Parts: sequence; structure tokens; C-alpha cells
Amino acid sequence: MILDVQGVTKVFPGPGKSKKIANDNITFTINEGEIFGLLGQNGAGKTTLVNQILGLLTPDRGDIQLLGKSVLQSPTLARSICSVQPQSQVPLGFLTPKQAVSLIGKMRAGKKYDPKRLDMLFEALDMGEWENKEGQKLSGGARRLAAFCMAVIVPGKLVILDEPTNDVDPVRRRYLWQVIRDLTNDGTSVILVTHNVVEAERAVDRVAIINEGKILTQGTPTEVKGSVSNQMRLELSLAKELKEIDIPNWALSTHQNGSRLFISMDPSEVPAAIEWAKVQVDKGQCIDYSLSPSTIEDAYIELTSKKEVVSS
Ligand SMILES: Nc1ncnc2c1ncn2[C@@H]1O[C@H](COP(=O)(O)OP(=O)(O)OP(=O)(O)O)[C@@H](O)[C@H]1O
Repeated sequence: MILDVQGVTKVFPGPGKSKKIANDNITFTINEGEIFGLLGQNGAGKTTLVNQILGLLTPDRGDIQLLGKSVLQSPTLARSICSVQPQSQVPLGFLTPKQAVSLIGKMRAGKKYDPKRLDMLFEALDMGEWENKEGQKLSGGARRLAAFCMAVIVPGKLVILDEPTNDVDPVRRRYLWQVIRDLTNDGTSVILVTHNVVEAERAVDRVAIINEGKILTQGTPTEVKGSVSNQMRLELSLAKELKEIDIPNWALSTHQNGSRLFISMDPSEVPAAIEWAKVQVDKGQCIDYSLSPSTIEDAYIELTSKKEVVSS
């Protein structure tokens, strides 16, 4: 086991005399070679948790062990075991991605630094057009990829990636997921912090959904899908001017996000759902629709809207 988080609680002072429980009795473990997703909305408590794993914050209760040693007793432990890509952009200034990544590589590995790994990473992520450009002149996506390479040029046993695909184009996202998966082949473990549940579903071995400081559920994507795993979902793009839409009685649950309406149903209702969706398009109520098996996003919405503990 690479990481063992047991009952971690972190409370911050809030406005006045109030308190903010950022992490509430969080427990999970990560095995060698595993990609573990930490999913949660803004303010769920993900960064607070990561900062405690890195020894940058001390838990009020609980313990965190890296490779069997407590981070609390040895706050500098994380430096030798973890590498991190932070959520915020890394300022490259006048450095080119190549200079920045090789600098980090030499700092971490010293004489053992192998420049061939940089070439391999840049090639795998198709970074040729940016590698010798000044960092401050690069797009957000290019800088994000450079920051990823800085984190993994000499990867620790645990690599923590906070929203690594933000601003990255869809083609390079795919390359990035492949590089992340390749990292695990030699036993490196990865924590992927994200709000992008759909992407996470494809990439992770196990996942925990965190909401208001608590882990609501954790397991493989299939386990986490749980109750929704046998459902289908209809997604509608509603017409802009639409105020209300009558929800059909076969709907098991609905969720609206801006102009996107999601309706879950039993698979036996698929013909009725298609018929109903066509009528909505004909009436101009919606622009288009799609039907798919329920995803981890549906489970996430169901869990976080109930705001109750399902398992831990
Ligand atoms: N130093 C602090 N002092 C007071 N409150 C804090 C502090 N750091 C975090 N919080 C609060 O704790 C809660 C969890 O914050 P955290 O940054 O861990 O969430 P997050 O899941 O990482 O969010 P995001 O996805 O937006 O980065 C939030 O309500 C936040 O306002």
C-alpha cells in the first residue's frame, strides 16, 4: 500500500465564531500502480486533503501514512515520495518548457537525470511546437502540459495531479491519459483530483466522491455507479427561450444544468423516451437529444443532490 488515510478531519475557522469542516473523517487507501480519482465540486475539500497528504497542513484528527510512515511524524516525507502538478498554472516566465522540465529533472534526479525521458514525454504529448518557446508566450493548455511534464519527469512513488487536463485540447488529452496510465506500469500510483467525472470514469481504477468534506462513496467506477448502473439516461439540449418542460412519468430522476436536461429511466422505457424526445424536438422545446447508459456523472449527481452518506 502506498497511501493510507485514516479518519482525517480538518477544521478551519470560518467567519465570526463559525467553523468550516473542510475534511470530515476521511478514510481511504491507495495501492501501488493504481489510479485513484478524487471527485468533488468546488469547495468539497479536495485541496485540503491533498495538502495534508503533502505535509503542508496538519490534520486535526486522523493519520496519513505514506509507504507505512506517518506524514504527521515526518512532514518532509512527502517530498521524497510524491510529485505534484498543482491546479494553478505553474509560472514558467522566460523559461521554455524544455528548460523548465529539464531543470526540475536535474534537481530531482541529480546525476541520474536521463534527458531521454524528457524527449519521450514531449513526443508522447506532441509538444514539439512549444518545447523551445518562452513559457509566458504559451497557451494555457501548453503550459498545463509543461506543468504535467515537470511533475512526472522524475515521478515519485505517488503522483498527484490536480485537474491535469484543464485547457488541454481533446487530442492531447488522450495522449495525456496514455502517459498517466504508462506511469502506473512501473508501480507508480496516481491521485487524480478533478471535477470532470466523465473523464475520470475512463481513466481511474478506483474513485472516491467527496462532498462537503465527506467521502460519500468509493470503489471502482462500476461499484460507484451502484444504483444507477442499470439505468439509461436521456440528455436534452433545451431551447434557449424554454421556461418549463413537462417531465414524463417514466422518468426516475431528472437534473438540469443550464440548458442541459438529464432524465434517467429504466432500459425498458427507451422506446417511449425516444418517442417523447422526438416530440419535444418537433415542438421546438429542445434542439437535440442523446441516449446513453448512465455514467458515473449520474451517480455523482444523485449522491451529491441527496447530500447523505451512502458508504465509506
Ligand atoms: N485556509 C483556509 N481557511 C478557511 N477556510 C478554508 C481554508 N482552506 C479551505 N477552506 C475552506 O474549506 C473548504 C474546502 O476547500 P478546498 O480548497 O479543500 O476545496 P476543493 O474541493 O479543493 O475546491 P476546488 O475544486 O474549488 O479547488 C471550502 O469551503 C474552503 O472555503
